[in-house]
Amino acid sequence: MIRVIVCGAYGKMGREVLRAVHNDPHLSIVGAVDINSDFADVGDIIGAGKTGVTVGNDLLTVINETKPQVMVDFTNPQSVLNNIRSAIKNGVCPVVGTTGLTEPAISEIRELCASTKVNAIISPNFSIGAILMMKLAQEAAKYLPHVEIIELHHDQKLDAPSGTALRTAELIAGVRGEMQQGHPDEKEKLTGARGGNLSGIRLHSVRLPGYVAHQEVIFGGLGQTLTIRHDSVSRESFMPGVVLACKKVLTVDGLIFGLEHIMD
Ligand SMILES: NC(=O)C1=CN([C@@H]2O[C@H](COP(=O)(O)OP(=O)(O)OC[C@H]3O[C@@H](n4cnc5c(N)ncnc54)[C@H](OP(=O)(O)O)[C@@H]3O)[C@@H](O)[C@H]2O)C=CC1
Ligand SMILES: O=C(O)C1=N[C@H](C(=O)O)C[C@H](O)C1
Repeated sequence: MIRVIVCGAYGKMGREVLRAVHNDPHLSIVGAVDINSDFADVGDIIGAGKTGVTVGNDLLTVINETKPQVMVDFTNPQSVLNNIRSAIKNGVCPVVGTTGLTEPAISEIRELCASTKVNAIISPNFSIGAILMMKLAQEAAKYLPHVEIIELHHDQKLDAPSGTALRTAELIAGVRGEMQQGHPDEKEKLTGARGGNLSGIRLHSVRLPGYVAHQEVIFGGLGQTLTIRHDSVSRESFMPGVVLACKKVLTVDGLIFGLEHIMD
């Protein structure tokens, strides 16, 4: 059994991860952390009866008391880097879905993993369909370099654009390079109307109740468009990826960025 703690346990993803880890025969929930902890029993949160594992409010205390091998983090961009540092420095392998980590932060984590020999897996998206969407988009961009991204999420999401949209744009830019799209003299009559700009790729963020996590990658060519769309209609979509990462993180080499690298 791999000993797992969940950081952000009361969150939308944290609750789902508690359930998925609890239900997996090879993983064991030994601890949980949330900033607003009321020290509830994890079993009460997921409707599984008493487990004897409670939600603490301090990561280092939970690590010291529960001796985990893996920390799953679904918190927020402000907290995630410190959580990762605390885990690695205490020999605990992070599995991270929280978005918003900057390039310098990722470099720091890579170096920390190398110097401590503690592994980590970070993925902006843990659903297989989103990983395929990104792979297919990279392929399509070789032939149809004009592309824009529309991501649609629930209205409680803190970051825009989504980590998935940013990653998709970076992967496409890696294939087709920097490129000016649209009319060179176009003018925004309303600030933001053309969306964010990454290497010339426009990213548009929709936030509405009713959505979970969705993305369209739209390619335009002569007399045609191609749309690659992925829909997470439930947060269960991320769980096979998270569970896989919890099992693989102990034996990968250093920091792995992207679920695609452990999916074979
Ligand atoms: N990689 C992937 O596949 C996916 C990634 N995500 C990402 O995961 C993150 C979380 O998403 P979601 O679950 O919807 O967000 P939520 O806001 O629902 O959950 C985050 C939880 O973490 C708590 N929290 C905040 N700071 C800390 C801290 N320092 N220690 C412990 N707990 C803390 C929050 O408390 P409080 O509310 O009081 O701040 C909240 O309970 C986001 O960055 C999102 O983009 C989401 C889905 C899939
Ligand atoms: O906040 C979310 O919900 C999600 N966040 C991740 C992101 O920013 O890409 C993954 C998924 O889109 C759901």
